[in-house]
Parts: sequence; structure tokens; C-alpha cells
Amino acid sequence: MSTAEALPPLDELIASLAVDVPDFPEPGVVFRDLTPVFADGPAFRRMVEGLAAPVLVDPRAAAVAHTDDGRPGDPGFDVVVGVEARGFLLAAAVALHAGVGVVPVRKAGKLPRERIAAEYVLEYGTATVEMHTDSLRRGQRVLLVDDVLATGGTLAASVALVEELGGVVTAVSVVVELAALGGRERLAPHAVHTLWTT
Ligand SMILES: O=P(O)(O)OC[C@H]1O[C@H](OP(=O)(O)OP(=O)(O)O)[C@H](O)[C@@H]1O
Ligand SMILES: Nc1ncnc2[nH]cnc12
Repeated sequence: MSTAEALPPLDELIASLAVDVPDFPEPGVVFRDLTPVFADGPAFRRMVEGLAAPVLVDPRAAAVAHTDDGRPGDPGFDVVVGVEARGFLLAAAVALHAGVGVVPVRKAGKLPRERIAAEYVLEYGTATVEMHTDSLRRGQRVLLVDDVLATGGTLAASVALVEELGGVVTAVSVVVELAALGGRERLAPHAVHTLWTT
């Protein structure tokens, strides 16, 4: 058996490293803690590659984009937008992998310049996310990245911000989809890619 064949499927690897924490941050919520998955080098690399893969039009583009010789490469998206805070860990790595830039969706009160805002309801509370008004160019193709898709409130608000700025959401990629909470349906018709559905 080759080394590649010996690798466990990515969803099984993530499931084996993630830790379920009952009643966090409030009673009734089972918190899926992905920090051990992020801390595992091979798992982190495979997650980053997996988040980009469904929209990485030319698999060679990433390698080309990493060079400094100016050769063009089209990864299939122009920028990665990542959601504070856990989404930042992934979005920056996906952007580096694909050879594009990264733009933050931040929680309220963190961005210093002209910004737009969207409010949403979480599985545990409410929040507001913001983007700088000049953080995207009209028509830019966006890969939206976060760690967890639960109710979809955070990502729906993020999609609204991206679209208000004229960005085109090419796809939404997450590590974990908590299917019972209906986030995928809430984000329709946008394509949602997930590495582990539970
Ligand atoms: O689909 P939803 O119901 O909107 O939930 C998913 C969101 O919740 C978590 O973020 P959280 O707001 O806890 O912030 P953090 O990343 O700063 O911990 C997670 O990282 C997602 O962004
Ligand atoms: N159950 C959960 N576990 C981890 N992150 C979350 N974000 C929203 N719901 C979550």
C-alpha cells in the first residue's frame, strides 16, 4: 500500500481530532472545538488544500502564483474573504496556497476606516460583522472561508457584505457543517463546500 492510500479520509481525520464540548458557551450547545485539528500540521495542510480545491480551477495556478516571475495563474477566485476570528486562521492559509490576497470580515468596532455592517443571530447570541468599503473591487470573485457552518447567520451576513461591495461569491468553504442547524439552506443558492458534515 502506498503512503497516499494509507492516509485516512479527511473527514475521518477531522472528526478524530475535533473535540465536542457540551454546554459551551451556554447550556444546550455542543461546541465543536477544532483547535486540535488546526494544531496538527498534516491535518491543517490537508484542510487548507481541501477548502480551496472545489474552486481551484487550475490546480497548477497555485504553484504558478507562488512564483515571483509574473506568470499569470487563475485559481478561480481573486480573493479569499475570512470571518473573524477562527476563520482568519484558515483564510490566510488558503489565500497563500492559492496565490491570492485575503480580506477580513471583522466583528463590530475593529475596523478603523469607512465600513459597512450587517447584524445577525448566532446559535449563541447576536453579533455584527463589518468590512471596509474599499476592501473589494466590483466583480472580484470571492472564496468565503470560515471554520464552522452552524445556523449560517455569520456567513449569510458575510455574503451580504461581500455582495454590497460588488464582490461575487464564487463559493463558501467551511471545515465543519452542523447539518441539523440548516446553514446550507440559508446560504442557498450559493455553493457550500464542507470538509466534514456532522
Ligand atoms: O453559522 P453560525 O450560526 O453563524 O455560526 C458559525 C460561526 O460561529 C463561530 O464564530 P463565533 O461568532 O463564535 O466567533 P469566533 O470565531 O470569534 O470564536 C464560527 O467560527 C462561525 O463564524
Ligand atoms: N456548535 C458550535 N461549535 C463550534 N462553533 C460554533 N459556531 C456556532 N455554533 C458552533
